[in-house]
Amino acid sequence: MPPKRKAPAAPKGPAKAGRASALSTPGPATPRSIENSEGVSGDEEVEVTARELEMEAEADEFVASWDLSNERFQNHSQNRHFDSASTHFGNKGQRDYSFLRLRPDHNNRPLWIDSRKGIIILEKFNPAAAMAQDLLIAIAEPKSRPAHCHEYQLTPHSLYAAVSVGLEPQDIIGALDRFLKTPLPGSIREFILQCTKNYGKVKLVLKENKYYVESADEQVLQNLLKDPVIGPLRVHTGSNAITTSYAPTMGGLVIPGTNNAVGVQQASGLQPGENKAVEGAKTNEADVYASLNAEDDDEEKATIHAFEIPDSAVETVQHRCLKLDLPILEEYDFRNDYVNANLDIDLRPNTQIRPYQEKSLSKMFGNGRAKSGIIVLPCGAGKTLVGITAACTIKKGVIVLCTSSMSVMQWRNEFLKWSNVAEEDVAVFTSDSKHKFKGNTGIIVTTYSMLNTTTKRAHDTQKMIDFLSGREWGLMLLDEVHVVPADVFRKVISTIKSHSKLGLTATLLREDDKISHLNFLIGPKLYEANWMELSQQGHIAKVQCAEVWCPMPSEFYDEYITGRANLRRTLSAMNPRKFQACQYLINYHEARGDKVIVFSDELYALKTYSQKLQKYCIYGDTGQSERMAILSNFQHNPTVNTLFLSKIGDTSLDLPEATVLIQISSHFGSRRQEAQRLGRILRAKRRNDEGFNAFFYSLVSKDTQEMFYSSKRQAFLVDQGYAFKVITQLANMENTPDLAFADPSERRELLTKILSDYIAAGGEMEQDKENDDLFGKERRTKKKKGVRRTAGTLGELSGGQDMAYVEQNKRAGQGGRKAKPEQSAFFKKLAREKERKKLQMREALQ
Ligand SMILES: Nc1ncnc2c1ncn2[C@@H]1O[C@H](COP(=O)(O)OP(=O)(O)OP(=O)(O)O)[C@@H](O)[C@H]1O
Repeated sequence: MPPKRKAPAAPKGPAKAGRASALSTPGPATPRSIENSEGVSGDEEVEVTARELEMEAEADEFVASWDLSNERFQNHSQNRHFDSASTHFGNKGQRDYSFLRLRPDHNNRPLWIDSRKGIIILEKFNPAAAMAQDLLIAIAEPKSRPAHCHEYQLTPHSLYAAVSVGLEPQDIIGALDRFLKTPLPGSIREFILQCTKNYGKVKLVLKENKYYVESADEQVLQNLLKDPVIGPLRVHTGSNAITTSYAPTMGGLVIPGTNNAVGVQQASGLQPGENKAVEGAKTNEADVYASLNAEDDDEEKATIHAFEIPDSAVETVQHRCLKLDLPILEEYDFRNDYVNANLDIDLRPNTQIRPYQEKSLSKMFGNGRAKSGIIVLPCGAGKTLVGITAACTIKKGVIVLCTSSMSVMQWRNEFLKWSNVAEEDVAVFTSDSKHKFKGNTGIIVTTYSMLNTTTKRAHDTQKMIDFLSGREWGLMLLDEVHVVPADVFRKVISTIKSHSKLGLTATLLREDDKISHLNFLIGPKLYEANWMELSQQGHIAKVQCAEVWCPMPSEFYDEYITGRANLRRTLSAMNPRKFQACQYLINYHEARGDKVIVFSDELYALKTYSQKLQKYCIYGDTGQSERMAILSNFQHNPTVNTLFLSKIGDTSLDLPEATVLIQISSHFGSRRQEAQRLGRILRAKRRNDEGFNAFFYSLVSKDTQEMFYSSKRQAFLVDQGYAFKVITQLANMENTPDLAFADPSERRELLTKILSDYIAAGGEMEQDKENDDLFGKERRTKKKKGVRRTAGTLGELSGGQDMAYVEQNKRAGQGGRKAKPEQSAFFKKLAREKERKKLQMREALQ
């Protein structure tokens, strides 16, 4: 039975006072994830299997990383009491949480905690939920945020991020304890203290172009100075004192586009008149609010101790501090940087940034300095403006790194649109354009690949890179930060010297294990917005998601069962019932006045569908001017309402007219691709129209691998609170006029054509060579036949292969073409074998 996704049912109300027995706590009182992650069978488990395996692994890691586990389990077993129900929860009662005592006023408190895994469940319907949510976003990783219950996890990284935005361990413990329905378990308290003990203790600050290692704790610095590596690196400035060599500038900073000094509202999330929770919890919440916001004041009063280190020693000190378990946080005191030229840039007077954009920036500038880190906002929520506002706050040289030449142009245009920066101060560095800005400082927008070329560079490219690496930048903006491999970052970061780094992304997820690298290479996650909240507030569109099951006619299914993987993919996409569903949905939505984008990774299907339905289509080989013309028609011509797109439109495509998305073929189980494709309709212009909904249909051939991948792909969006409805039958589809492949003979004809095209293509249907750079330089216009071999990983199969990897593979392929090695006897034999099989198939068909 294929997985079926839906949002959890509405809670039946909080548990009664007393023991938190799993039996006595219906709905949210029995956290779904806790039960499931431990193997409770049934429908629920089937629904979230992939997610749960992931959580299980994380939980194991969490427990494994914990050296207090023995004590924890001892406490647990001492306090545990078994009753007749305990045995129902298996594993010697380890799933029985009844040993946690509920507080008498637990109804007023919105949080449950799993003392063994650090998983926190938030009751979204609780009056105090908004306050608790702000705390959780600051201290824990959001795992799943459907409508009624949210799931977070405490991890060392999330606690690191909490400390980096100024929270003290005792603030975290105190606030968490106040929101919990049960007293804070000792194990969690220990874990928080353990993880936060050293984070944020040491900072690296650049002031008046000198690097200082800074700490509020004198003893920590004294210990560092005794270290055989760091000690000798200290720059002696006459006296040996390490007490305040300067007064840090705090507070009073106003982020452009807002009326507030940063930090004033940063952790509150409170809107005027918003319900401040139930009576009983009021005082406590006020304290929490105060403690979350008190960071600026506290820091202002603290005495800062610092010693200077030379520029050349920065990396050594960073590395050594990490080894000493004292990760060093990077902060840029830009208001006291008198060495680097100021950039004349401000937001245009009519620009008003949105509350969540302000909130994310207040995390970055919370203490009047720029902290490096990552901001996560949904697709279409305005990450570009967040980056631009950060640049307008720092007002120093900015370097922006994007994933494609299209994004480069978009970033430049957005800088000019939202800010008053002079046109000549924003330069672009791509393979086509290598301009510098005119003045002392400015903005350079470029791509990761421009800075990461390993082959010999052209003279002007090398000159430009020398220019970029020869100066200090105030801010490095890293767009789509999740797609870039760690080694590319290392290369970029070591080439370009920048005082602060801001990573921007919508989907901080990778199917490989590299996501944690970003924390150390860029900085902690500073803020992550909630997709559902933004859509309820009208900042992004509300979307109805549906998975449409399309049965395969038996003759297609016979071929599917016996066919090889490539043929199966093509047959799944070319399933005539899927074609009919697509035709029906296009007709239906065009008649409603919608504009429809149809996505297909399978190029053969893309071309066949668009030709048969007589719609425009854009893929890698479509010429630049043709692309622009088609897109312009789609936007402005009322007769062009549907556009077929290959994966090149996954990102970088800003078409606010599009309101419906149909996906006929996709990249295996890539959660990122699913979210990015959804992002194309989240920015729908009509999103604030009364009762407006955008539609996202994923057409899936029934009983094929597409069904497995489909549920995997949806996992991220389901965690953001999207519900995928399964449609097994489209009402009245048979009545569609001119429904394609309605006749069995037409379907047989289609199958014969697919099979013969497949054989003619040597068992390898043509793939779109270009990735998601819709407007990039025209590349590979020649049709390339044959198999392209690249190193494969498990991550690729599960969607982990990203654009940056593909670019690398492409280069590897190009390198191979230059010096084509002579074919060995083995490959000659393989080719002969292949030829023989082809002939056999042809004969079988005749
Ligand atoms: N504060 C704001 N006021 C008005 N419009 C805004 C604001 N912030 C963003 N927008 C608009 O929202 C749209 C989406 O912004 P943007 O392209 O930066 O999104 P994004 O988060 O980068 O999306 P993606 O991840 O899909 O690239 C743009 O048209 C932008 O002009």
